[in-house]
Amino acid sequence: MTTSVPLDHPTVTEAAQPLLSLQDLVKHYPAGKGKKVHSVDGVSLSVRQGEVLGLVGESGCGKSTLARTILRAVDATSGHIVFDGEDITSAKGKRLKELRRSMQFVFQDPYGAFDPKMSLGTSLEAPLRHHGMKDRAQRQQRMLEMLDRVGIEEAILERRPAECSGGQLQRMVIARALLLEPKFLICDEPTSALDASIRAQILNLLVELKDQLDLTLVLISHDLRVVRYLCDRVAVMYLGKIVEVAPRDELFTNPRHPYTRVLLAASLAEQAGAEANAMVSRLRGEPPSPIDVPSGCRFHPRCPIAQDICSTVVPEISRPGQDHTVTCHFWDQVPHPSALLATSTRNPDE
Ligand SMILES: Nc1ncnc2c1ncn2[C@@H]1O[C@H](COP(=O)(O)OP(=O)(O)OP(=O)(O)O)[C@@H](O)[C@H]1O
Repeated sequence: MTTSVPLDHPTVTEAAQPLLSLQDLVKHYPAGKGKKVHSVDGVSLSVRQGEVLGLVGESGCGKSTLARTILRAVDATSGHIVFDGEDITSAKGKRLKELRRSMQFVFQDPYGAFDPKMSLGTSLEAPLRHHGMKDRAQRQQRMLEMLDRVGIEEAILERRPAECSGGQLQRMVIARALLLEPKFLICDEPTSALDASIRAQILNLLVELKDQLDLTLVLISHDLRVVRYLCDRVAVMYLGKIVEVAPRDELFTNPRHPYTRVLLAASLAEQAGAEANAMVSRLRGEPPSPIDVPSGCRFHPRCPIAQDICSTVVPEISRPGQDHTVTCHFWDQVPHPSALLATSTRNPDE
């Protein structure tokens, strides 16, 4: 049975306490001529203490902007960010600096993460200096502890980024993020720039560190296999909005939003070397511009099951299952991802 609830994707009622709560968070950028880019457009979502929350969606749907807004790298246009019980939306000065210890970012591109002219030791030491660790021996000790945790030899501190592999650099990025003992980490495509052979090592390292250090993680990824492997819950984003949130297994076995289903079907097709049918192929077109967002449900121009109401009425939140929320008028009528695959299998040599 569908139960409409007043707020977007309220997950706070479930088991663990939220470490982070977003309430109707908006980030718009000016786009000239009085228009704006609706990069993040009313996101309400919680991240629970100790969980790994996956954030998925096509390129340009607002995942990185959401991350940057949460971490206060950019100011929110409106809405609220509540971290560890405190509204940090407008935190400034000393308080903001303190917050930056607790919330860290692991970047997508380890090759661009460090100053190419500096030794990695100097780069790694910088945040400790910046946050007032005056004693050199203490800084050295903290750096060595972190290198040990990420499985890197001390000698790397003398090297410059160009002398290291992508995997080593990504371990250093993780070490730097953890130096200040954060509670919360956002990892934005942490393995997409790496060779396939070392991706699993980095992902396993993140899981180990999360358990050892009692971290809470948001993992942004295009790769649904990575999300399935690592995450406790998954939030699906489309054109600035969260359209579905569910526990990992529920999302992968019983997705309800047509967008989630088509994303999963496309991923299944890729893995199986199978042809996707017309519905999936339709999604392969570009998403609409976040400047001129479609009326009603934003997904309706690309949705395989859209009806008239979808272009005029914004869908409310429905709860198809415990801890599972979705914004779709017809969430109970969407074909399952496996039904979206054609039966023929592509010749891999084609
Ligand atoms: N500083 C900015 N000024 C104007 N528009 C921006 C700015 N940053 C992001 N955008 C726009 O906001 C939208 C969302 O971008 P964002 O990078 O958050 O998406 P994404 O889902 O992280 O994409 P990707 O997976 O490719 O990193 C895009 O249309 C992007 O062009």
